[in-house]
Amino acid sequence: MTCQAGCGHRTLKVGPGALWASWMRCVRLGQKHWAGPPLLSPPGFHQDSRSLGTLTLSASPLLWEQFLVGALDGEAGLRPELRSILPRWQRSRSLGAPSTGQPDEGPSVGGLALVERRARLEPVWDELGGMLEMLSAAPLPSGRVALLADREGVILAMRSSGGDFTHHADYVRLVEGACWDEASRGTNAIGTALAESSAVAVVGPAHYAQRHHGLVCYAAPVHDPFGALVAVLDVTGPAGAADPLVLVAVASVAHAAEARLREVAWARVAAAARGGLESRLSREDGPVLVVEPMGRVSRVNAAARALLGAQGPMSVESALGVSWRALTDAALRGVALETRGPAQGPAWRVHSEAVRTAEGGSALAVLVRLEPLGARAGHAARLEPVAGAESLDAAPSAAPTPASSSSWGMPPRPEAPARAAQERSGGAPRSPTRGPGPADTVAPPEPWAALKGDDPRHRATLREAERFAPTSLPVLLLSETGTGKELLARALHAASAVATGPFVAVNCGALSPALLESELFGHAPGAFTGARVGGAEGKLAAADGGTLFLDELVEMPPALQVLLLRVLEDGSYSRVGESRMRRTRFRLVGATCRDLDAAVRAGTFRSDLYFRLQGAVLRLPPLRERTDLPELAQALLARLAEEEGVATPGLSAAVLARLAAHRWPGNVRELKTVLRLALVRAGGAPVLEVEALPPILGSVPVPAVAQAEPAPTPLVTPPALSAPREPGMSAAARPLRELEARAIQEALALSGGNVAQAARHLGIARSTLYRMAERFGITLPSRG
Ligand SMILES: Nc1ncnc2c1ncn2[C@@H]1O[C@H](COP(=O)(O)OP(=O)(O)OP(=O)(O)O)[C@@H](O)[C@H]1O
Repeated sequence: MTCQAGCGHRTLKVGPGALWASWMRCVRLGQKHWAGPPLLSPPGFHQDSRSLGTLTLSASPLLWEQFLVGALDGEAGLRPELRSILPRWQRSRSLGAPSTGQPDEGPSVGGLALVERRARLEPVWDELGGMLEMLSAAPLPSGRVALLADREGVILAMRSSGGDFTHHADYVRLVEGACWDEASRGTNAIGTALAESSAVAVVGPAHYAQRHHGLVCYAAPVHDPFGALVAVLDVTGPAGAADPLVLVAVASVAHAAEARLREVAWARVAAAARGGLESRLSREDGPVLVVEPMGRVSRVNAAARALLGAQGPMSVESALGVSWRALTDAALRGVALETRGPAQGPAWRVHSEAVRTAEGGSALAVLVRLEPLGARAGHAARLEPVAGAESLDAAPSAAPTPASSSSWGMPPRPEAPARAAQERSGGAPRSPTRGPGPADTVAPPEPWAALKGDDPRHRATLREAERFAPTSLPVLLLSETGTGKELLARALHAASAVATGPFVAVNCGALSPALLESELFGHAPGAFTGARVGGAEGKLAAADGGTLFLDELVEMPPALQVLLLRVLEDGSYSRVGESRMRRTRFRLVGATCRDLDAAVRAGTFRSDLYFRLQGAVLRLPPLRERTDLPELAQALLARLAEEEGVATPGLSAAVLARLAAHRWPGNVRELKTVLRLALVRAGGAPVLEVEALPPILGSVPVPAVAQAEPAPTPLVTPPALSAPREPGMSAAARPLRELEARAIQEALALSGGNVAQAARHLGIARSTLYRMAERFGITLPSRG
């Protein structure tokens, strides 16, 4: 790795200590900051070379004493040494900070609250931790500590380089959970960096509290891509070892952390990006450019060529006067830019959008649409050639070059899982150069295609899911039963970075607490009566390297919730009847059709687990609220007919009216069951008529009120499937239950008592079949 700041310094070691030493050497040689990976310039985003804008606060003990007795009040404008420090001390005093400092001063956060605060930084926690390691690797005999505090000044993590200073840090409460905002501690690097949103060093007696006069602290804020301050990185050591260059180092690490946050945010945008560039270019009426890293205009459509007079290689900066960084920023934030071009030419509104350069590919580009502003819109801008850039008309960049993909640094996740899913489903891989056509705009990319329907809310949820799929964030699916949660969980898995790993589903509501614990965590040989002789690994182990889908999560007993939380925290768990800790790492997708918020309020679901799971919350609409019932029914019918090996019948208008009038408490699952029965009853007729529908839909006249009735509150288990068969049960629900019970019995009869086959035939999970059979009082062969 080379310091790109120009000193020619070179190092091959990349451990935290080596990085620190190399960096400090570069800084000492007079360079403003390190520009080599991994500290700055994350893939796709070059750090600009602006100064790091730091502030160093220092003062003598005498000055501090004078301030304390009020001798400095009113003097700030007169004495230069007071200009920096006095306003900060005055601010601390107005905030009521104690000037002496006590060992137990200030609020302290512990336990779950600390876990929750850390979870807010989840997407970059690992990176920030790595940066802390590096910051703490100081070659000082006395040592120093590196800290990560959140936006309220609470220390979330601490790393020590060892040495005596660790004890001192403990003494002044530089410990996890302690709050170091200015109101609690007065002027200090963490609190002041937060208050002023800039990098600060506070040396010795410049600290407002006397207890901290033996410290030198360097802190720099970390902002998210939208400018919000999310964390502060800090290095603190003994005042005698003050070194101004450490502040430059800390500020630079904070910049690297910000870049990482941008990368994470960009990855989400990228996950949602579509390919189909050729068709996009030809479909757009207005001028469109494709800009690849680091600003190379790789393609233009006819309108852009005519308008801009584009003939050869060019950069977006020279063509539009917009930098690559500004363009990617705008794409990330979904905002439009306005520009007059490089030479105050015509005004344009520049819309930018992340796209893939090849369908299903991981290399990204920005699609730029130009909207003319003002009267001179037709005027052509001049495009300057760019040295070393490829010709616009050279080989198309549909297949990304290694250089372009690595320069963006996006892991090749989106394409690999999609291809894997395609292979699993037996589909042919898509051609990267597939021509334009309606499929480019409407067909959802694999593996989302299994989720049928064109309802806007349904599609919006899938789009959201697509964005989250490549991340490692947990996902929570909150929707009514039968809406497709498991299907969605499988799609998330197939589009994830762990798609080649296992997908393991566990229904937490289908097992007793004891069985669920052993099912999830596994058990040691002879752990309990009935335990397997050789023990069992459990689903957590089975899901290692893949996705664990916990259905009906809300049914998990509180004791298991605690254990699950721990697994999610650090991947460690132990089998039932065993003390040895094991490790597993999986992506969690949880689901429930019950009101999880209510369960948290009622105290049956732990709020810390709830918070930990809230990476992404996705809601699939209930069928009665979907606007695409006819298309969905036809798509499901086609799939069922294919399974049965018969031609797909059409749906008569009368049938569609019946379907529209039904309230569908069992959602898509119920619709599937109804269509499956109707298909059999129709006996091969080319069009399904109402006679083929089961009684609940076919023989009951459409009630006039059915359509006007307001939709019931979502996220409650529909009574038809969940409530016991009490006398008070609605009349409409009974026949459905009977219908389902009959369907189960028929499927079992057809499969000769084979539960797995019967479940497949019904299109439900085996565990669901067990659950439903139990509810209906149907005896099944033992689970064996
Ligand atoms: N959008 C959809 N397109 C095609 N089939 C669907 C869709 N949504 C659900 N299904 C089908 O409906 C049935 C139920 O789906 P799934 O098991 O995923 O629902 P669920 O919400 O997980 O149900 P539960 O909460 O009862 O476990 C399955 O047969 C599934 O294939």
